[in-house]
Amino acid sequence: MSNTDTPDIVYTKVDEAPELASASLLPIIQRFAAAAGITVGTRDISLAGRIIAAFSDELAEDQRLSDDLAALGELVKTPDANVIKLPNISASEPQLVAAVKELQDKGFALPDYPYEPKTDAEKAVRAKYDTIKGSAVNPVLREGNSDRRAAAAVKNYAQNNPHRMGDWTADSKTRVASMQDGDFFSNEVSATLDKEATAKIVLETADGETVLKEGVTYPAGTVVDATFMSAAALDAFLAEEIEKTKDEGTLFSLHMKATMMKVSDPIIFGHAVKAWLQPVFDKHGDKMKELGVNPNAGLGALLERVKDAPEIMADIEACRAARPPMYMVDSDRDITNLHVPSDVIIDASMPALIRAGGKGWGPDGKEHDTNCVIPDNSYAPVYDETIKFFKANGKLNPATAGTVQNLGLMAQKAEEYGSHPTTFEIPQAGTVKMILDDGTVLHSHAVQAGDIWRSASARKAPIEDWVKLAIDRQKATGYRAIFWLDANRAHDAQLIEYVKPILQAAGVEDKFEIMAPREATRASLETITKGENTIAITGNVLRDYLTDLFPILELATSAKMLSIVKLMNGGGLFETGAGGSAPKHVQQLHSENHLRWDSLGEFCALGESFKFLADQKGNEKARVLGNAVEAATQGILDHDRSPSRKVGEPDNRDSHYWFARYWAEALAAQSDDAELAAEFAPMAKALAEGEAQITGELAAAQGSPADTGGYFMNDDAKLAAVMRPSPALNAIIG
Ligand SMILES: NC(=O)C1=CN([C@@H]2O[C@H](COP(=O)(O)OP(=O)(O)OC[C@H]3O[C@@H](n4cnc5c(N)ncnc54)[C@H](OP(=O)(O)O)[C@@H]3O)[C@@H](O)[C@H]2O)C=CC1
Ligand SMILES: O=C(O)CCC(=O)C(=O)O
Ligand SMILES: [Mg+2]
Repeated sequence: MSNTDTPDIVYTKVDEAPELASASLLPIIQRFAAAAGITVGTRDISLAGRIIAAFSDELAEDQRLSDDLAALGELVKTPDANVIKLPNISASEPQLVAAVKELQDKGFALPDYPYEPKTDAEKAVRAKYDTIKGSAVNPVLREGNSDRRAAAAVKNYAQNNPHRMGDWTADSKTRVASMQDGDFFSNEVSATLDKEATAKIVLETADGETVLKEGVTYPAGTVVDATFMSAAALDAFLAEEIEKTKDEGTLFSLHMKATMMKVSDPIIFGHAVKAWLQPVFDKHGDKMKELGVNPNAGLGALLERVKDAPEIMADIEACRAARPPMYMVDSDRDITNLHVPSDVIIDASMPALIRAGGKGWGPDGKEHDTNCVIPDNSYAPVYDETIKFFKANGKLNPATAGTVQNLGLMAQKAEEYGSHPTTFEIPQAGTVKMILDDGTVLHSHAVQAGDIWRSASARKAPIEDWVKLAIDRQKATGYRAIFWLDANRAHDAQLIEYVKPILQAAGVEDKFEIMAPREATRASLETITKGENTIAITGNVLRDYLTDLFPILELATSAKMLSIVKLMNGGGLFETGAGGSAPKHVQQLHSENHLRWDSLGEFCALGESFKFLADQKGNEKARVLGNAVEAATQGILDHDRSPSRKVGEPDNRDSHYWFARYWAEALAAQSDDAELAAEFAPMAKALAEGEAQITGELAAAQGSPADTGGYFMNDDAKLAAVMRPSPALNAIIG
């Protein structure tokens, strides 16, 4: 569609499983919305779409795409924004390279990804690709703070239908390991700027001064942090943990966020790959470099580079044999934790392991206790404390557990997740200084070559907005409300200076507690174990971690979360679920035509989006549609219409049929809008009468491989054929 007229509701075009699901769900949404004169249009923020948009100038006319992400970035700063945001790929280097390859094979004349750019032209190409890499979408769209919680119906369903949880025993050898010194946590310094400032970041060495970055501007009141991770301390820590894992007889695993922490964490990941194969790097380092090995890209890419060097391969085998067993991503295919930096992402991986009773999958295809290595100690205590809690108290009971809601400081690239332009791998020993335009040296650190230095910041307006949201939410619920802030951590101490006066001015200090992450974890687990509820008011990283951790324990998955971003300029951004884009689900669809993606997150977001439209534009028909979406979502839960995991059982497409049917039935039954009732009564009838035929046609589609015409870029017609296989349903929806 044309990008000049903004639809009433923007539904994002994304990647992988949620994009497959959209091929079935979006036509239903558009059909229902049209009945109320509401337009629902797409904007392409997929990895493939973003690559094509970035290189459009160099592509054939009919291949070009507009920069939808940039347009959405503008839209979310306006009161008109009403965006349903599905999860998209935050690409690691191997994923980006794979997407470029697929597009090249499809005839797009894209430049190869330059691993080691030398010429200016290569550097320019690399710079473009770097802007697409990692978490490049969410920070642009998140012009507001985050409010994530389970809708009451979803929580009730989970309590009435508790999922299976792995048993925790007191003698479990599973534990969390993190650095006790030399990490980001221990080196952090922080200050709040009393006036607007522009900063430069320089590295002073024996050879003179290098400017790492200049022209970084901050409004008055910004909290500016600086910290670094010592490469030497990291290497010593990793080597020691590999040895300890072997002694303890557990699996070695590394958990970080190479996608969102797109500059720092791939480097840390590379250190782990090197530590794992240290004897091989010691012996063959030069030859491996010659072969183009880049440890940051993972063991998978490394093996690809050295596969024709038998002496290196033999030494890798010998090294592996001497190492403890590794936690596996896919033991059948020999994909280890260290193969691809984006395969193990801490927010999803740690909760899954904890839900399983502290077990990870080993190379033998069996579950084992695991050493969970989380190098930086800023947030690792959350997982450490959770594990200790379950060892002492046994697993959580989802039938009786209360809930942990989250309010996260996220707007305007707050905190670590916005730190990429000011993160550097230090080339040479010296002093990094952050110098303001009036000459003040705000922060200074002595560093060694290889250290990872970064500065993160949080602006005043988002901080104030976050505290106000917390006050509103606490008032609305009466729940125990905890700011997860550590008075002994530099950054958190600055935030506490903001939080306390705002609470005081509102006369609500007695309604809030402030606790360091470890203590807050314990308090929250104690609260929900008693069946009571609590609000976790956190910074951006804990927002991300906790909105997977608690839902995965309470509801089995974070896919069912309601995830609202109240944009600071008045618009609404409705994220679907809190989890990822589920690459495993795509594999399953491609191999056996079964899609187990659960669209409950989309249903929840859709209801909110319609209701927001009603409030925003006084559109009462939108309210009727929104209320009916809620009834339909309830229907899906009450009648267990969510997708099953196994081929041959109802899948994502069946759940969409039921969603359409319950939605139409709710519209037909309501009396707020007679026109809508009259319009949807015949559809409700047709959907009910067609049940046997429709579910039969959907079932018949499953069981053999499905071709959607691509992975990163599907063929629209093929995708529609796969995802809309019921002629009877299509005839009703149109
Ligand atoms: N908001 C965003 O844009 C986000 C994007 N991502 C991106 O997603 C990709 C993969 O991330 P990763 O963290 O590994 O997570 P995954 O997408 O692999 O999700 C982890 C697991 O959670 C379950 N799951 C998540 N969502 C659903 C759903 N709607 N229905 C059913 N099950 C669900 C699946 O479990 P099972 O397989 O057992 O069914 C899945 O394997 C990365 O590119 C990452 O950057 C990640 C988080 C958020
Ligand atoms: O942007 C991303 O890469 C992932 C976002 C995420 O995990 C979250 O917000 O929960
Ligand atoms: Mg997350």
